[in-house]
Amino acid sequence: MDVQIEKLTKTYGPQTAVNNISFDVKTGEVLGFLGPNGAGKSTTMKMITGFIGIEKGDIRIGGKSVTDTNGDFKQHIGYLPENNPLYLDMPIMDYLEFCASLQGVEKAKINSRIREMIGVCGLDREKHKKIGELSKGYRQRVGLAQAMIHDPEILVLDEPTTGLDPNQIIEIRKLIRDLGKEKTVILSTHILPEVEATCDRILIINRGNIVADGTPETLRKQAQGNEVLKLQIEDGDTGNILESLNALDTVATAAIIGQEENLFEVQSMADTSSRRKIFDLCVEKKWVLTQLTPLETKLEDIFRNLTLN
Ligand SMILES: Nc1ncnc2c1ncn2[C@@H]1O[C@H](COP(=O)(O)OP(=O)(O)OP(=O)(O)O)[C@@H](O)[C@H]1O
Repeated sequence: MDVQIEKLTKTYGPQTAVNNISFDVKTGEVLGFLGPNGAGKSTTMKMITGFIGIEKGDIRIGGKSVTDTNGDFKQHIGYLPENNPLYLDMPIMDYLEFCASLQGVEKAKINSRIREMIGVCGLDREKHKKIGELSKGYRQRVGLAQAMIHDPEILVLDEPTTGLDPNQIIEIRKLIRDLGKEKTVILSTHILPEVEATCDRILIINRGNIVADGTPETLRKQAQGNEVLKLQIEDGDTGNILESLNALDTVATAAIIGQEENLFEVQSMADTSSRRKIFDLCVEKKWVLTQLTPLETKLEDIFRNLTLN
């Protein structure tokens, strides 16, 4: 089920938390929502899930404006809110049963759904405890279980892996990827490797504005511009190698970055690649090319450049 966000705005007093943003998320897509603290991620997620009202703009769920649906759209959405508010006095099983009936799961299916979620979220060992007796990571697992209990078509997860141990992080990321094949998933996170591990697409938001939208690969390409290669060439004189590299017609600059190990960094001219020419040069000169690595701009650098203002 597709989600379309159209010119969405939310202000708190004099502050614009979300500023006229538009984007679509399609079925079978996992969208990672990134941004520094206070950027507007949770506010946007709260509007998508109907947790807070829309001030300006519109949200379409499966093509229908949420303002036309009397709140019916909420049955299609599973939501893990930030801070994961839970009823601490309730036993896990009762809480999940309560969530399932609130979400309209058929009575006959409630027990099997609960069992499934207990398994998927790794809650088996703790399932007879009250929520208030659980550690932080287990409370997060209960939050995830309640978000998925009604098998919604759209999942909105605000920092889903917060507080989880490394084993569970890997399992939950895999689960999100699997769910994302058939469902529409929007997740926010501050963990950049998480985005690469789980998301098809990244949206970076800063001060309420979208500052980047694309796959990790496209964002890298946009930020990177020209090809940059790290080389190690053995069996040749460092000065000679540098001169020959600089003489290649695709090379903009070549520099020595490790004199003793014969390490070089080569930047190519715009829209060209020097890889093949470097390889041919080494063959011609009988030099041994022991390393040729494209240097990618890190997602961290892209994020910092776009959000440091
Ligand atoms: N109920 C509220 N009343 C007043 N201001 C609010 C309210 N909720 C959010 N804000 C403000 O709106 C801005 C966006 O907040 P939001 O929680 O959406 O950010 P976020 O991107 O989720 O941040 P974080 O990564 O820290 O969770 C912040 O400046 C915040 O202080």
